[in-house]
Amino acid sequence: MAPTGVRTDAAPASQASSHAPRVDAGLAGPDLALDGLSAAWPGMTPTRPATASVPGGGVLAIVGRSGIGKTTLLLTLAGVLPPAAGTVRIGARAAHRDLVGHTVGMTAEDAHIFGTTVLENLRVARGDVTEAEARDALALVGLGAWVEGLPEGLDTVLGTGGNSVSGGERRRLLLARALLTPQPLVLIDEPAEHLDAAGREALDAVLGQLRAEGRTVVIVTHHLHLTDLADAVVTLDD
Ligand SMILES: Nc1ncnc2c1ncn2[C@@H]1O[C@H](COP(=O)(O)OP(=O)(O)OP(=O)(O)O)[C@@H](O)[C@H]1O
Repeated sequence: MAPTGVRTDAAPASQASSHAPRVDAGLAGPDLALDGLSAAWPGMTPTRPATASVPGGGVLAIVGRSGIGKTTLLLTLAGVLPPAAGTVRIGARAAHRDLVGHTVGMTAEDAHIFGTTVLENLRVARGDVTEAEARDALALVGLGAWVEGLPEGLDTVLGTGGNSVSGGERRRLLLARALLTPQPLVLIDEPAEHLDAAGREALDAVLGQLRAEGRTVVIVTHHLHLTDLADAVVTLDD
């Protein structure tokens, strides 16, 4: 791919959500700092160095055109890929794959909706998600009426008969899953894909909830208008 440039800007914090957030101080997120961070798969031209930071509880957005290296940078923040150059610090620690699972939770762009029940699909995030928590999360992402309309509610098996899931419903389910992850640093790849205007409100509500819980959030998107949801922005360009 072509060499990439990076620009970082401050952006206003998101507007308060219309939903009443449930505050959970136990999920307080770490400070996140990128210092000259560049990312690459083997054989890929590294992204240009990015320097940006958000304090614990902040939202960092990574934006840029398709194929520029946003997901690659996200995987480097997660510690799944080592930096091509520079550093990323999560609180006092360098990013490392060992942090995934207890500090870092990631919802991938192509995360799968399984051919099992709605509830089990949400328990991918955390095995002990209760029915009440599942209903709250589904309501927040705008799927409250949808799940109530399914033949067996939370126990409906998805992907069978008339219970197939549209692109927008899939994205909202993934947002609900992101909300239910137990980690204080939440990475979400392309959270707005397939979302209509109401879906964008759902995304605002999810980020509002994660903020209220004090979690640190990173979103990756090629929808440049989503930068207004962030406290800091890394813009990858050519
Ligand atoms: N597993 C992989 N191994 C090697 N190269 C990869 C791998 N995954 C992606 N790439 C390459 O890395 C480059 C950047 O891909 P990446 O997915 O990070 O871009 P992106 O900006 O997130 O794109 P999009 O917005 O389309 O999701 C691309 O050239 C892609 O082909």
